[in-house]
Amino acid sequence: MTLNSIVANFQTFKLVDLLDILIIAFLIYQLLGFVNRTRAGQLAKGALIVMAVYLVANILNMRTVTWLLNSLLQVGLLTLVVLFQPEIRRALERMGQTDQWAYRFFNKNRYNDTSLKGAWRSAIIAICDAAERFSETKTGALIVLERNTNLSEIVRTGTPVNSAVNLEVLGTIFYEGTPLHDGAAIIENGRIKAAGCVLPLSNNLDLGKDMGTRHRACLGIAENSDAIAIVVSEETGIISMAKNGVLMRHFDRQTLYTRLVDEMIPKETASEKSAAEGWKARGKRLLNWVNNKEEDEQQ
Ligand SMILES: Nc1ncnc2c1ncn2[C@@H]1O[C@H](COP(=O)(O)OP(=O)(O)OP(=O)(O)O)[C@@H](O)[C@H]1O
Repeated sequence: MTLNSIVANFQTFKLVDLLDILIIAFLIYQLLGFVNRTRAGQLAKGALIVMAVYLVANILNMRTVTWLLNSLLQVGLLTLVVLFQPEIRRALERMGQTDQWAYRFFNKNRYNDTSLKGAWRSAIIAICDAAERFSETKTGALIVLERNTNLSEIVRTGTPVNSAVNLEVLGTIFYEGTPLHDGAAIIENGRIKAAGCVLPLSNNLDLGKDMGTRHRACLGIAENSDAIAIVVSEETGIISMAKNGVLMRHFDRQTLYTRLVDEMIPKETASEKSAAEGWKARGKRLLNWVNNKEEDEQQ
């Protein structure tokens, strides 16, 4: 492409071309966000790897691999649509909800949102208090703390709650005999979003025989998302936590608190810290200047 043809292309560039580019950029942004957030995203990443292998095999003229992947890719698109059907349906549904659009644009990393620090801190205190109480009274409980993976599919399986997290509400939810005590409570942005939710069960064969479906559900959600899940055993009162497909056991109130704060409340980065300190120093200097000025005027 010569310089002249590039200049010629720019000369014919119209407003509608800009709109064209913006729409494609928006679609790619949404697609990347979708791949990043949802459980189906893991599958999409796998599909991308298969496509990359196919391209390399094609370039290197590897006939058997190319033939095999060719046959796979022919049905691949249809398979992806079938596999992602619930996600695609929900994504289309959400496109009609303008508040969700704004949310996506301004909240790239929801659990990392520093403005939610306070909400998460009080939620964690309440969760730890409740876990200790449940452990003492041998009350079964399952609590999921949402991070970046969107758990709205799971939330839909339960009953909406939308309440602040406190000991009383958690105690009521998991009180045996209430309709919501079966299933999991989902905490989103430091608030209880829903209760009585059904989680995917883990197939992990290493899970001890003493652990039944509550613990499998706890591990299952941690295998299928980046959420943190806490389970209190009705039989033994043991408090466990699952993260990234690993179940850790024997927490007490303090160790649970330390771990949850570590996982859920983002630490200030050095630049954020220095920026905050910079503003503090500037504020102090301004205050000193005002005080000095007042003293000068009085003299
Ligand atoms: N898929 C699921 N999602 C959420 N909760 C579930 C799911 N499956 C089971 N549960 C919860 O687990 C309870 C059954 O627990 P079960 O005794 O089988 O498990 P457990 O791991 O041995 O727990 P515990 O030690 O508390 O007895 C159900 O009453 C329900 O509340």
